[in-house]
Amino acid sequence: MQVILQPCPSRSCRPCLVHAHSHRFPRHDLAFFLPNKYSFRSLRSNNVRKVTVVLRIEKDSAKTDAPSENKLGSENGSTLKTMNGRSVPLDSASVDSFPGSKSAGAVVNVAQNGTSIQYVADNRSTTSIEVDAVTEAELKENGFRSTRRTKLICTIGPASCEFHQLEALASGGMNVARINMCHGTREWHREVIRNIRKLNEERGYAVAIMMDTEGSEIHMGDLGGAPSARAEDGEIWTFTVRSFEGSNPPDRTIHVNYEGFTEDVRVGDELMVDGGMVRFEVTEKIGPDVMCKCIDPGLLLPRANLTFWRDGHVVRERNAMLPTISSKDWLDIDFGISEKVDFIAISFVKSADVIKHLKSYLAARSLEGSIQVIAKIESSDSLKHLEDIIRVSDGAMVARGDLGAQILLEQVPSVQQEIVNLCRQLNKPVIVASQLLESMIEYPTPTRAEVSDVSEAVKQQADALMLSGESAMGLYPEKALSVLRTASLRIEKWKRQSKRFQDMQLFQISESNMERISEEICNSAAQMGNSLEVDAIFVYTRHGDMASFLSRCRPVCPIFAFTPSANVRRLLNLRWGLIPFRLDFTDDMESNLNRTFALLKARGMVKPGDLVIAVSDMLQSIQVMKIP
Ligand SMILES: Nc1ncnc2c1ncn2[C@@H]1O[C@H](COP(=O)(O)OP(=O)(O)O)[C@@H](O)[C@H]1O
Ligand SMILES: C=C(OP(=O)(O)O)C(=O)O
Ligand SMILES: [K+]
Ligand SMILES: [Mg+2]
Repeated sequence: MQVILQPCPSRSCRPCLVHAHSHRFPRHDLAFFLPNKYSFRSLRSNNVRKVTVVLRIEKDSAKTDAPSENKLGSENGSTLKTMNGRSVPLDSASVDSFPGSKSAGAVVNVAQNGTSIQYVADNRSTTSIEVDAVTEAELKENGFRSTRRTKLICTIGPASCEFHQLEALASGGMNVARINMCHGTREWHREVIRNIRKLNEERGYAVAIMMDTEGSEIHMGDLGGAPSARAEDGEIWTFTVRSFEGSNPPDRTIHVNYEGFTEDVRVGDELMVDGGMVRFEVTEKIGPDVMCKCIDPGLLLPRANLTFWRDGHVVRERNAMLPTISSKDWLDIDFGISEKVDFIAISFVKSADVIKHLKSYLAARSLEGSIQVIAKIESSDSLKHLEDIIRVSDGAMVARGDLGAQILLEQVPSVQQEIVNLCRQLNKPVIVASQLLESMIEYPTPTRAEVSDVSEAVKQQADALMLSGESAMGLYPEKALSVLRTASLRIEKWKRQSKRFQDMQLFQISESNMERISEEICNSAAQMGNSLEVDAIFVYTRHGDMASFLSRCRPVCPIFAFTPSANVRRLLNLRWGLIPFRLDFTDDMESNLNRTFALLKARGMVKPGDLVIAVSDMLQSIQVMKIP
């Protein structure tokens, strides 16, 4: 691999920052030049093995278009000019693999005598601290007050599945990647999961993986492989339960996956595709075929969802009897377990029982806690049992796409707010999903209304926002993510500056005494943090419980969550305001704190004088301290 170093073209970077380019990094990789050590540290490539460093030596401007290139080793006496004017002689060629390559904070030392380049890898088990490269860069550049609190999820599809596309999303702030088992083969999903794991291992990210089940609501077939089909006003289409077994269905014929469809539907019913993107009226039933007249023309997409409405209500008779987790879903869940996904999102949850069932299935495999179950609130049934469902789940998703097809559209915003508030009360992470930036599937800029919708979810302090088609199959996945990121940052900052953090009265949720102590410590720590205006709250957490209590309080400052578990670190990535670090710590808080301060100071992530509050689930205390 080749890395080209050049002074950072961005004025916002510190003088010691250089940008490294290479064919393996399609975009910029930040490298920190450490002038006193004549070394650089790549922020992204924690797992670089063989490196040939190519220097672009520039006179004094960072903007030279065609800088000269010197290959290390081939030309003795090359120098790297840092932006603060120092010249460093270099003439070594390559770097061998180094032990502990998984460690973050690998340092490439470029010896001043020009004879060697060597990696100095941090000792992972005892002295290293792992945080993702984007967060680290953000902390260094902007200080921790301005780190993003709202987490971002991208659905991965054909527009985002390649390694370099996933990497671009990770560096653009993707905290969780979602794979939707409605689409694609298991092999396809396996490849995506492996690419994300590779990204995490090689580049130091902690992108969590969420697998979303298909569920067994009614949907259309796959249009015989066509990407879409257009239905025009007045056209008669046939919806049928006949199977076409690999052959293409005739023109204007759509397969429906639900056996009971022809029996349940009645002449005069309204058939809604994708929550109303296209609408038909049922005109006639002939055996397995239902003839329908198009009354709202539009584009039909493969496997689009179908709902049918009668007298202003969605009809749920037999489809309510379909199992929430179908036999295909169970196979997908087994696949998710074997691929060690972090979250399983269950579509069309109707009651708490199905979540309990899945959780006991996971528990029997000793996976409870390490795979978290997210209940998707997207059916009118789920609203009737909302609190019960959320109580037994590890989190919830406001899945507005299907929800908007099952309840009146104008009810969706208030239902969203209620679910977000309820999840916060019950200390469960909540995701706002679907159509946040729908127009960006086709256009490079969002509509004003979409930005307002995103901002509203951020104001509600949802834990996470999710992209669907925008990142899965749209033309501008990275731009859409960047809109989410910048809009979140802007609204969060505005809310802090205008002190609009309305204090929701949180009721006590802990059941055991021990838990109650933790909850109270976190409530008090968050409150103290706000009134003392501390720079950050540090939490040392083995299972993430203390960290989630803190996140629930939505404090003004960010929360640094230190955990020895890589799995917990990924899970915490879904929670509002948490910056998860992987760190091995002991029961001795004094030494944990000193070590953390030293490690963070060395990496420029905190500075002496920063005021922090520290809590842990070992000491059950609150400490307020200035970083020495
Ligand atoms: N794994 C995949 N393979 C192919 N296409 C996908 C995949 N995931 C998502 N898509 C495309 O992106 C669109 C939006 O994704 P999503 O919202 O997750 O699905 P849906 O539209 O079925 O609810 C899908 O309709 C589909 O066209
Ligand atoms: C997120 C949703 O589910 P899916 O994309 O799987 O239909 C939704 O319906 O909003
Ligand atoms: K799904
Ligand atoms: Mg849905």
